Amino acid sequence: MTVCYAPCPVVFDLDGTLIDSAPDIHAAVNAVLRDEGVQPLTLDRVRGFIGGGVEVLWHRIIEATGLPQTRYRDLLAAFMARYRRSTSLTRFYPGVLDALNVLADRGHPMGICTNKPADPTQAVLAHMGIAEYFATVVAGDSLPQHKPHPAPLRMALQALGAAPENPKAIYVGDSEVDAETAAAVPVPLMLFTGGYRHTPLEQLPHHAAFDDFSALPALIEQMVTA
Ligand SMILES: O=C(O)COP(=O)(O)O
Ligand SMILES: [Mg+2]
Repeated sequence: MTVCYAPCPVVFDLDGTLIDSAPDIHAAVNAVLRDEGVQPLTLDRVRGFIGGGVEVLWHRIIEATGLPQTRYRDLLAAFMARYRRSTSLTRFYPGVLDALNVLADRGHPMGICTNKPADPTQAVLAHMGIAEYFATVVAGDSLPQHKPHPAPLRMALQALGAAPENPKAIYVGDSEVDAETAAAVPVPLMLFTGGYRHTPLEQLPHHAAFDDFSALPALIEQMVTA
């Protein structure tokens, strides 16, 4: 029996959603801190700072370490110099590759909307071998605004043909920033619960939640056919 699937644009967040990149970000942060003669931060601490992009990350690190505000630009530049090479500790969450293959086979156009800057985003997508799955990639520095501003996600959805003729579309993300962004667009959010979220699930607006990527294709088909 052949099943026909209505194509539905699906945009994914990256860090904490498709990939667990916190160990690489943590290592790059601590390499910069080491050069400053500052004690390393734990993985849990750095993971908790991810989600708002590199500027937010470094404002939080400066606050946590007591480094002077005046060092912000230099610290960010030192981090960025390492960030694009920070891919060796990054892993897929279980089932991600299978889910991407199922969705691609069903003809759903896919994209990325991340707060990670474009350079390390392209580097990690290539390293993980998944760049070809995504027809559009909107990164943290692709536009003047970044998430939770709705503009980057609107741009990604539009590039996949989501608006206005095809109102059905989905954003898949892991964090408070993703929930706020999806609500602002607005577009239904499928929330991956295994990422870098701090807030209890019931306090974050979402269309559906899942803890294993093997569940995602069926959730998407349910939404598309509803
Ligand atoms: O780099 C970050 O802070 C977050 O990246 P994300 O938007 O892919 O979660
Ligand atoms: Mg994320």
